[in-house]
Amino acid sequence: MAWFLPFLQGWLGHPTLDPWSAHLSAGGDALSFPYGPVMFAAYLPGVAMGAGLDALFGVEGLFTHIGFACVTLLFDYGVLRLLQIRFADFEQRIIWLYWLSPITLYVGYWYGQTDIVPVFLLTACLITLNRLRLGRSGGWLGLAAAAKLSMLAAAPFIAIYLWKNKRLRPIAHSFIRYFVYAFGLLQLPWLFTEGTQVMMLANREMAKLYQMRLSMGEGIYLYWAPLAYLAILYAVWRLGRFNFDLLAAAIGGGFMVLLVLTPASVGWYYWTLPFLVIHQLRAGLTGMILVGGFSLLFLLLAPATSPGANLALLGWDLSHTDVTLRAALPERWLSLLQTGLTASALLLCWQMYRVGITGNDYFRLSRQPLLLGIAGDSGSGKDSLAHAIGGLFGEASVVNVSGDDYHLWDRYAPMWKALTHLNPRANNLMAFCGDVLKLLDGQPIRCRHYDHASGRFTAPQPVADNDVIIASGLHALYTPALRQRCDVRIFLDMDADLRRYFKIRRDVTQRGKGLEETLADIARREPDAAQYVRPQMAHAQLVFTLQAARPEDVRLPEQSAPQGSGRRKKLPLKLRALLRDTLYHEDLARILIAICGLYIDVAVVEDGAAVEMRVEGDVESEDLALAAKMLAPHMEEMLSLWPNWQAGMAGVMQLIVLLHAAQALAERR
Ligand SMILES: Nc1ncnc2c1ncn2[C@@H]1O[C@H](COP(=O)(O)OP(=O)(O)O)[C@@H](O)[C@H]1O
Ligand SMILES: O=C(COP(=O)(O)O)[C@H](O)[C@H](O)COP(=O)(O)O
Repeated sequence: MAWFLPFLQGWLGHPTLDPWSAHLSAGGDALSFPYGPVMFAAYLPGVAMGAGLDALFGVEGLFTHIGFACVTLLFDYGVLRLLQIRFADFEQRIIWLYWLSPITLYVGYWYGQTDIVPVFLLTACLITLNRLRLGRSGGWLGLAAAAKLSMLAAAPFIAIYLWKNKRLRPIAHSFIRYFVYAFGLLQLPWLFTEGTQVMMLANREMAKLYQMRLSMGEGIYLYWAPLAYLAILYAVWRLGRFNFDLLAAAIGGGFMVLLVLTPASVGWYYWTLPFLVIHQLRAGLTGMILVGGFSLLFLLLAPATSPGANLALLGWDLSHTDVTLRAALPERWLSLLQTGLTASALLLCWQMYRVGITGNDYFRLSRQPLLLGIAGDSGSGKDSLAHAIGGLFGEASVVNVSGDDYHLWDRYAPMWKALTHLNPRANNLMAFCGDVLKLLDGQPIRCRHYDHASGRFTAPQPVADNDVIIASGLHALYTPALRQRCDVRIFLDMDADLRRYFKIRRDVTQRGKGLEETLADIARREPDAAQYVRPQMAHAQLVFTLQAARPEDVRLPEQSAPQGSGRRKKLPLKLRALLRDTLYHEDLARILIAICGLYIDVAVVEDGAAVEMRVEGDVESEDLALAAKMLAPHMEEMLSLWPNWQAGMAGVMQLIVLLHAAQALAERR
């Protein structure tokens, strides 16, 4: 504070548009205020009011100091509230972890550092980013950088987050636009003035980044802090898609590395505070113990490495305690304290990596896409379910590989007289399996497409891997090599009458087939369905059996198959879901009843190895979206910005698949 007040008071005495250059011209110290216009604007009102009260009451500096401290307290409270809003379940705990943190108290009130202002602005940036307010978030980052340039250290991490997050990439422009507006308008006018160049860009704080170095000979050095920072950035880039928790862990880790590899000013420790709070909320007691040790070592070392407060009120000038303590303490103590502090910071970095990153579902997803396998007979709803799941995750994040594209021949080949499509020998299952596994391993493939409208194949097209891979088809769970890699294995065992109803309606209206031809097709394929398709049911974790709520709706007199013309009547459906290896079925049943208003009957089957859930009733898509938020809140960030929840039993199947995917990700190691 002793540095900053003269700068602000000097401006009050001689207002100017360029306080920094004016300060230097008046012979002021270049270290007085190495901050940007936003920091200046943040503290000026408090100091100005304090100066006015000093003059009014004829005291020297009393209210000015109080005014300065009140601004710190205001922004400090702001950080507290932002953290409490984001982590509403931990409001009380955050008071202890943040507001009563030794680092907060020492840096903000004893040492009088001003970093709380840019830290508040950066925290606001991250919270609004998490709430998908990208424009506001960009503006907050611009303000943070215009308060203290070093906040730009967070910008590359945010840029990677926006780029890697396919659901945010299309709207990232609003973040960039408002960042440029805020930083450009507030910092650029001063960025090239002599004052800014000397006081902000060339100040000794920046030089600290280069103090830890390794000589490469001939006056060339390897700088550890920039090297480690770039290494973390690269590691984050390699993460693939990552969510807010990973972003917070990455930025926190980046800041911690700068602390560890530089003789950091005490103000820099402030930057890590919000991230240390988030880490402690996630890591629990072990995180609190580590952060407690880190804070204690900081508290033991800081008074000997940084000047204390000048408590003019009490006539205590402790601004030289560091000199006194250095002289009193054996030199090795300070180095041992520094070593301990660095060691605790490295341990924290490791724990933040382990808890915040490797323990994160997103991290597991980024190492390997989510693979869903959907098998079932023709017309059982595979494409419909695949499309519905794609609507949840967002088409930009999903790649669908259809078994139909691996038929050996097109519709007009004579071979179909000898084999049906359901016979594995009529399909290139090795290529189907190989291509899916290539995508799973992050390799692109080239794949042709079977056009059911024309009955012909298109030319092969490149297909890239993605966050979610859906392998659907008559034989999706047929090959062990493929089904063993599936995170979720689904079999659609639609009720025969309903399937016949849907298949006739589809093939007649969309595939140009005749009624008789379709009926003959169904009959002809039955032996192969029994031999090659239905046995896959045993390998599925989820078996969905859709049935007509009113069987009479689908008992067609053959001559009156559903026609394509006119409105499709909406068939009331009910669902039987066989759930194997599930941990969520009790919560699911409870929510489907309480939130979705469905009739649920649950029975344990297969000698206790599975649960059969019967679902009846109507449910709106909004209720299913709410149910997903309640049952798998952490999956929300994996979904599209506007997940397309379907109503009815299709939406219930979406929900169950999502829950099983969440369970599968959590079980990944
Ligand atoms: N959950 C569902 N609710 C209503 N209609 C469905 C549902 N699933 C499938 N259908 C209908 O059944 C027909 C066949 O579905 P489709 O997804 O093409 O099956 P597959 O891909 O297994 O051959 C389609 O006309 C589709 O509209
Ligand atoms: O049965 C299937 C699988 O498709 P689905 O599971 O989607 O019914 C064959 O692909 C079609 O019958 C052949 O195509 P087409 O009949 O168009 O020639």
